Amino acid sequence: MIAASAHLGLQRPPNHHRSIFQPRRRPVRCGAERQALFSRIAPVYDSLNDVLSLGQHRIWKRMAVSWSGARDGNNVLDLCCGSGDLAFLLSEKVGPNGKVIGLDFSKEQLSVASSRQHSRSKACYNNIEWVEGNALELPFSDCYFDAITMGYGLRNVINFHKAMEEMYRVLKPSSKVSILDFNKSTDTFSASIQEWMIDNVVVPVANGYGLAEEYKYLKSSIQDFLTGSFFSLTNWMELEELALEVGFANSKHFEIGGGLMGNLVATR
Ligand SMILES: C/C(=C\Cc1cc(O)c2ccccc2c1O)CCC[C@H](C)CCC[C@H](C)CCCC(C)C
Ligand SMILES: C[S@@+](CC[C@H](N)C(=O)[O-])C[C@H]1O[C@@H](n2cnc3c(N)ncnc32)[C@H](O)[C@@H]1O
Repeated sequence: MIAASAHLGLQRPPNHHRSIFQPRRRPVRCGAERQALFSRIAPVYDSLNDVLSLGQHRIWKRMAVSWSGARDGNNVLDLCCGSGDLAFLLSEKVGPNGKVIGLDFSKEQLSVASSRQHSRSKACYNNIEWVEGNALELPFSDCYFDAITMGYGLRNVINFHKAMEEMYRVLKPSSKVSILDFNKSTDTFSASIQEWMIDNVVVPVANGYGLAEEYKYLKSSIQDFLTGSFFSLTNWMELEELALEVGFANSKHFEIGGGLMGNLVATR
């Protein structure tokens, strides 16, 4: 593991930057608190994802990797890699002639990723390198990667705009970023199903591991996130628009998993 010290023509109110990029309806955990949260859940994170999603998260992650356009021999980045699910899928896509970097700011998550890498026998996994670093200050030069994935990461960073800018900076022209996350639905029915699941399934299950507070954070983080593409009065900047704002040539948000999840694909 390597440690890194590392326009749209829409009318907006004058102070739009604060309200758009990080709505502040409730106290938001700072970066260090989030880092500690992800380190606490690291030992059970993978098993809980399998149980809570009934294995569906594996399908969503495959879709995200496929949308990234990563190909044989590519040099790719998995941001907020956690225990490495997307990095392992990317590794198979780019093969032994390619290179995968998995970056995360939680040592504990990276340590799970690294032990999973060593316990798997596939030779292609030798092409993965784990980097401890901050998604808001990437330790890579401009135009370095052929593709970027980010699974359940963007919603958890403290500055969505800065994270998108960094992804844009390190991507090569014509390359893609694929960002999988919970879908913040504009449909009140879908949003209430999602909230019901978190309150009545996710949190009670996590409570069995002493992690209720950590998983309650899911609900507030989705409320503070951006919708996919629908423009509403409460969210001036949505995901598709955010990507265009930082310079991506095009962006498209797809709802998946019955609308519970979303995937933003943006091309530089
Ligand atoms: C993939 C899942 C969770 C990832 C995850 C992301 C975060 O940001 C966290 C932050 C803090 C703590 C934990 C996490 C975290 O685990 C699991 C998602 C489970 C869904 C909430 C429930 C899915 C229910 C259904 C069984 C899926 C059915 C799909 C069907 C196609 C409609
Ligand atoms: C919900 S997990 C997702 C892990 C993995 N990508 C997956 O799909 O299973 C979110 C991850 O983002 C990482 N993270 C959050 N903010 C970060 C930041 N600013 N820089 C680097 N990693 C960050 C956390 O440490 C955590 O491992």
